[in-house]
Amino acid sequence: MIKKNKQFRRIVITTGEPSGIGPDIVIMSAQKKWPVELVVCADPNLLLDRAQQINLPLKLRSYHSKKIASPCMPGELSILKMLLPQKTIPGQLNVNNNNYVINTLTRASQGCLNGEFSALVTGPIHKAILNRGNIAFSGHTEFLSQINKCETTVMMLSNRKLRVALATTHIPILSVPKMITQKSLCDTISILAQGLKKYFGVSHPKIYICGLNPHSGESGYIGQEEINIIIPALNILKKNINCELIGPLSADTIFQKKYIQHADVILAMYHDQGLPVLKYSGFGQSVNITLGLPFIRTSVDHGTALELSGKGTALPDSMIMAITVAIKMLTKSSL
Ligand SMILES: NC(=O)c1ccc[n+]([C@@H]2O[C@H](COP(=O)([O-])OP(=O)(O)OC[C@H]3O[C@@H](n4cnc5c(N)ncnc54)[C@H](O)[C@@H]3O)[C@@H](O)[C@H]2O)c1
Ligand SMILES: N[C@H](C(=O)O)[C@H](O)COP(=O)(O)O
Repeated sequence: MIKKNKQFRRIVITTGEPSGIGPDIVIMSAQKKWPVELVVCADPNLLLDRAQQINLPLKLRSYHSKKIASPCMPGELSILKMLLPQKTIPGQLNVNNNNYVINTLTRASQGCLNGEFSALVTGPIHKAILNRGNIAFSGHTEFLSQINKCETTVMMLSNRKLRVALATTHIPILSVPKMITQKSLCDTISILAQGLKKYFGVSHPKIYICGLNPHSGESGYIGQEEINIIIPALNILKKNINCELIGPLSADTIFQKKYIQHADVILAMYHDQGLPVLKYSGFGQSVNITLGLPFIRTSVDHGTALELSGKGTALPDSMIMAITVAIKMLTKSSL
């Protein structure tokens, strides 16, 4: 077991798909001073080449787990070396680099578990290229849950105006109704409430819950899931957890000011019920958080944007926010 450094923290960052904008936005985010050591698990040549392509200074210093953590200066990152099998061309996916992507994520996750790192921040991954190379991968959330043996985790995205969590994540729309059960909802809402208390200082979370069907099922005339699953799950939870649960409310009207201003989070039943609203209210200014893992994990709110890679035009705001929120979460959780 590696001793946790009490003075400065180390955050591990994965840059995700090497031909995407992940490396660019990490290098851009490193141009400012951070109160923690940022350790990037990546190929050093990928980062140095990309820094040159986007015309930014970058100095890499070797990461040593036994050295005392110290904050990186602007333009500097610590590097936990992983080698790419093939040189990356910005914007060009290469199935031969898939294992590299998975290995960086696995190594970073292990480092969080064993106490080397205080949090994991991830850059965007391209799900299709991994699957094309026969790696079943539907998202970081599912992958990290699986390798850390977590039965339930919760995806929550947050920006200055809104927090949205999801009852189901990356599954086909056809599978959504059968994946929402009383147990899955009870587990999801319990993790959500615990996460808000532990990391965000919300002592009595107010959680607004969407219905699944149009008009929340219209008293059972447009779908039965509200009556058979969502309402009974909320009734069980109301007796057992210390938080306020409001719903199910129609998803088409739940995102209005009078609810949002009181809600600590809105729970959507599926990906595209909640995330379009969240991203409309602040795409590029939001952070993706996984609750329920044995460590803090944050990420960007956007994808690989292959067409912007290596050009210097990708915006780093969401990556900066992901690092900032990880630091805030670890400060709160250790209070
Ligand atoms: N955190 C993640 O790992 C993550 C998140 C979302 C999507 N993805 C994956 O990324 C891949 C591409 O997805 P997509 O095309 O739907 O979404 P995308 O976010 O990559 O791109 C959508 C649009 O937003 C723009 N954009 C995205 N990030 C930007 C940034 N930082 N600065 C400026 N403009 C930006 C793009 O140019 C494009 O017009 C998919 O494989 C998807 O699954 C990964
Ligand atoms: N659902 C996320 C989004 O739309 O931003 C994204 O696909 C990333 O999810 P993971 O963190 O599970 O990779």
